[in-house]
Amino acid sequence: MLARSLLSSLTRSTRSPLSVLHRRARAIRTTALVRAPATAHVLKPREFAQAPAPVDDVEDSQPQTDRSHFSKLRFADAPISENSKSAIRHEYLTDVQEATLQLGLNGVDLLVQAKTGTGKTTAFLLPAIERLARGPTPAQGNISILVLSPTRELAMQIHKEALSLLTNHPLFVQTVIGGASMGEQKRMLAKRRCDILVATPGRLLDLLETTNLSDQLGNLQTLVLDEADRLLDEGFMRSLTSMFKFLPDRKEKPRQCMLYSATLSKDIKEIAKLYLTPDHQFVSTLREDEVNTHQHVSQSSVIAPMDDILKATLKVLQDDVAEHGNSSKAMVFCTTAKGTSATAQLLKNAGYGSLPQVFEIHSRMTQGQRTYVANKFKAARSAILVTSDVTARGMDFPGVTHVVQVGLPSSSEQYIHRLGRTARAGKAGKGTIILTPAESAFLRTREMSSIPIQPHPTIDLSSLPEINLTDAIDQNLVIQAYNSWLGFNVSFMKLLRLSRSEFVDEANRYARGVLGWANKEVGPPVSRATALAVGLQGVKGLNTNTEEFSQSRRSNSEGGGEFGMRRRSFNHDRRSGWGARAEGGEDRGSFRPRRSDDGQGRDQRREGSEEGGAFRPRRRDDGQGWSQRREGNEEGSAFRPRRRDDAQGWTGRGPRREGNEDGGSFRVRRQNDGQGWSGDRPRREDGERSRPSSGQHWMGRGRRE
Ligand SMILES: Nc1ncnc2c1ncn2[C@@H]1O[C@H](COP(=O)(O)OP(=O)(O)OP(=O)(O)O)[C@@H](O)[C@H]1O
Repeated sequence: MLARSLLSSLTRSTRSPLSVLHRRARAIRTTALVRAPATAHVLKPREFAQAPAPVDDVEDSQPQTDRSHFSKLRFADAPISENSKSAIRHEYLTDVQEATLQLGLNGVDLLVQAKTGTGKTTAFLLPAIERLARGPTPAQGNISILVLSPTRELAMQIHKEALSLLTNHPLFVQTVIGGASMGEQKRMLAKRRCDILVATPGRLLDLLETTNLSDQLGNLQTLVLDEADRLLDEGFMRSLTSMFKFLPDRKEKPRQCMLYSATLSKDIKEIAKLYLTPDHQFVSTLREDEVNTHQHVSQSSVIAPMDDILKATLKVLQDDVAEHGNSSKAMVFCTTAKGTSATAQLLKNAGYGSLPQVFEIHSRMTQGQRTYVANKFKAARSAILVTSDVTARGMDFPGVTHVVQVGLPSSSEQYIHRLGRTARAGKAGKGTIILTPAESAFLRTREMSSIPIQPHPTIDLSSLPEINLTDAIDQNLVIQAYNSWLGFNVSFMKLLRLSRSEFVDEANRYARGVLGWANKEVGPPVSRATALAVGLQGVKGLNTNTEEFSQSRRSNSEGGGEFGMRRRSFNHDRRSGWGARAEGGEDRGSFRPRRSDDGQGRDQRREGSEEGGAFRPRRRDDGQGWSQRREGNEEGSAFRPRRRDDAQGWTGRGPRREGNEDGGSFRVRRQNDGQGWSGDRPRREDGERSRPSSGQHWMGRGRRE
């Protein structure tokens, strides 16, 4: 509290931004960093010779250290068929598997919350398969189980798990996801048996609209929403709503609906009720007072000045290698696709010889590249995956020893899901979040304050050579990553307690200190449209040199090579979709600020953003906390959460409805605490209220596909 009020008083002060930042840095407990003497040698960029290659097909060799999420029930004793038993390679059910098995077998609707990595996939697949297997085998052409996943990689992983559970059943699974050939998917659905369909929402809707898939779903028995809170969030709401129109009416053809996630906020639970029968069961394996992260995962925070962020990241990764040797396997989460690509390039150079092989994955890569990298990392005994949020949820990479989060996660939920990539199925793991002093405000938000994150012990940077950033990274990528950083972080300006000029200073420190932008006079260029979109036009220190910016985009689109520098054409954009444009760049003139890169391309784009300016960032409207503040436009009334006004979907705009279909009684729960819709736009430097920067006013200009 003291730090908070100190920060707010500092922000209100009229001192120069620099002195405010320095004072603020002192007021916040930063991680002690021991630096190298001035004579440290300079690491020259060089051809990147790969560190030890990953070992393919390595089983997860980490021992289980925590059995608190396992039940005492053996699969051998569970009320399931021999066909299923003989396919399962685990001995005991996890607690969520035990808690939901009988209910699932009874066909009850379920809303389930259980911690990350506790076996939710088997928990929903097994009863669904068993129920199906107990009846007469459906005629070919009927899809009995539909599983929706927010991401393509997760859909493929669920497919694999289903395949394994079906080993001894005469049932088949198919998967339809964006980024893969729709023609091939149509052919396979028409030709081959498909009892379980795993799908991402956008592609499913495409197929429903263009084929007779809805007929195949006419006898749907079970519908599962994995990562339900993500699927029920506004980004997916539109395609989910449209998709439901293709499914048979539940009153005529009853079906079971199961919603699973590790994180279910109060609001999401309310929304979820609209998809569930009134007698549905809510199952949570979390005790009421329990923190939603694993107790056996040590979590720490490194608070370091921007200039040291990269070095601190490098050192944390090196320490993991020192601790785990050739079993060290880390994931480094960054916020935007371009930022991910830049960080990967920098770590490859700076970590040369001291880190295992560095992979990168984000939405700017083709699906083929993403799948290749995901498989490589899965199979690797020791490697580093620098990743955007495309892998934050659900992905089960065996043996991850350390999750490192660099910069702000988009929400406390996202922090939990990212951290959940380690310490799965009772294994050990570690999490470190690396933030600047300004960003450390995230840790003091209400949602985060209950999560046991300890200050990281002193980090000794003295063994690190100076990193010659400028030569280590393509300068066009720096420009793109800088623009993405602005787009993503602008929504956090208020939380960070930064004025607009302080924010631009911070962005320029990121450009120079983290990305190695060489020009000391001006920061990397942004276009005027971007500056306007993020509400930073005319702010001192922002380089709105349109020509310079366009040049960088041209060079970028001509570049090939690295995954992160994919050549972009209109067709590419169509395929890569929203996710590919989500980082705050200006592709096709439709800048979209403030989305972390969990974009799955078309899947998300069609639901959220470009259809007549309908995209509205998610926001809870009671103005209480981090997750509410992060998504909204903080500058006045530019958006309204879309409300749901029937059992099926969201329409129109307006305050979020609290209840369900019981007579349309809307309750506006917001508090006018200065976070929200009723004004309180940040003042411009000249004292005028700024224009809404992320509202429909420019949102609507995006191309509709
Ligand atoms: N009963 C079990 N015993 C041991 N391991 C299990 C069991 N059930 C599942 N697992 C393994 O646990 C790991 C995590 O499972 P899964 O991916 O289903 O977790 P999850 O709860 O869905 O995680 P997330 O919340 O991240 O999506 C997988 O490697 C899976 O094979």
